[in-house]
Amino acid sequence: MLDDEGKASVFVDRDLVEPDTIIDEERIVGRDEQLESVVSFLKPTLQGNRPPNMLLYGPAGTGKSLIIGAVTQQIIELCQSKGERFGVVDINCQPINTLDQAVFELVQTVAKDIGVEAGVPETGVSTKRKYRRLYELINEHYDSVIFIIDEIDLLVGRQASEEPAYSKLLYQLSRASNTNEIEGQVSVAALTNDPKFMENIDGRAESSFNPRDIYFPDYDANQLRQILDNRRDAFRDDALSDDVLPLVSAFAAQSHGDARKAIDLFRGAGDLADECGDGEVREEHVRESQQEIDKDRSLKLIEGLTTQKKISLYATASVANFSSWSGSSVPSPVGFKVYQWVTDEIDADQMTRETYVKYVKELSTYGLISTSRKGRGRGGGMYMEFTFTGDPEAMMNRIVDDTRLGSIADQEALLQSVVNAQLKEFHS
Ligand SMILES: Nc1ncnc2c1ncn2[C@@H]1O[C@H](COP(=O)(O)OP(=O)(O)OP(=O)(O)O)[C@@H](O)[C@H]1O
Repeated sequence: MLDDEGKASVFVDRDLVEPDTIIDEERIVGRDEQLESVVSFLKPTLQGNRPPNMLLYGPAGTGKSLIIGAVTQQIIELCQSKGERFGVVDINCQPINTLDQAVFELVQTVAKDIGVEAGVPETGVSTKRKYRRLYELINEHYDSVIFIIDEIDLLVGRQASEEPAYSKLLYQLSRASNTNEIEGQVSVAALTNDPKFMENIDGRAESSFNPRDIYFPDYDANQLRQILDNRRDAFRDDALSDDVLPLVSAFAAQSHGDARKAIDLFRGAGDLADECGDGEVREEHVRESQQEIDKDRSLKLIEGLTTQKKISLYATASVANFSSWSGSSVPSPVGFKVYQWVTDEIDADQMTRETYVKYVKELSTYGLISTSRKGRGRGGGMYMEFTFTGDPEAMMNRIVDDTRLGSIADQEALLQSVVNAQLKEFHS
């Protein structure tokens, strides 16, 4: 196996360590009980009966998608051999905000599976019409269907006061066969990390969804090691040095038994070995890859912050990034002045200095920065000093990607001079 430049890759089957690949049953570790439950719940489909709805819950990376995916795949094949059409309609709610978008996503997923046009536009028509199109496609092309709604708890909808969007969706889908909107058998499987998910469901949705629960616990270090061991044939026979597998499982066990993290790290270490043209995966590749993953995680956290927190972080990071003073620590009075300048420039609300400091201090709980209290000398009072643990420029770039701070990024030279003027004033 050669890469783009003709060098030998450490991988022979990289797909095996891709997170979304549905692996064969013999590679699945420690999930016998869950497999058995899902199989027994879905068996009625094969006899033309209605299977129950299901709630698969447990921490991230514990095999929920894998198990439901593996079983439904088998059912598709068994149905095909009998000339029946079993539809698996699988969506992930993470990027979806509203009920309307979720229904559109379901339409698109079905249309893609059967190879036709969605037949409704994304905007400009009612959610009801999208439901109608969904049912129409399903009735035309499938004899029975399962909806798999991953990360269901994230489908909250826009208005906090209303019934959550996930509750409405579960209500509609789980009663679609009772109301004859879908002619064949329908089952809904909701996947969530939240053990209290059912507590927030509306009463009528709860009674029509009424799921059978399947719990997915964390993996221990041995299971993680076995999961990786079962995929070592993703790599060339001689491409893994002995310490790699134990080290990857040890790192993953520290991340609360998440198999996805273990597999990501395994693949990441291999990619790094390939990038370096090393021909073998070694301990240093694992360690470096783990550092990259940690860095990515903190950047992801930033995406979830409110606009005001992003502006506070952006102003603070710009001081650390553009400072021509020795060290890159940020005195809070300077950070606040720059924050005021930025809010003026983009015409955003301006918080008080206390709120600004509170927001930035909060970021230390995510490990993005560290804080310490400093004195300004006799009679000068106290202030906070912020120090970044990661690269402040990478944080700035991540923030401008998705907020209106973009216009500030075009004025980098000006921002730089504001930062240094404020630092000069502070230090004088
Ligand atoms: N028991 C297992 N044996 C082998 N591989 C596993 C096992 N459990 C999970 N994996 C692998 O770990 C990765 C994550 O698993 P999966 O997506 O099923 O987790 P999940 O519980 O659905 O997570 P999330 O809640 O984050 O969606 C996948 O690549 C999957 O193949």
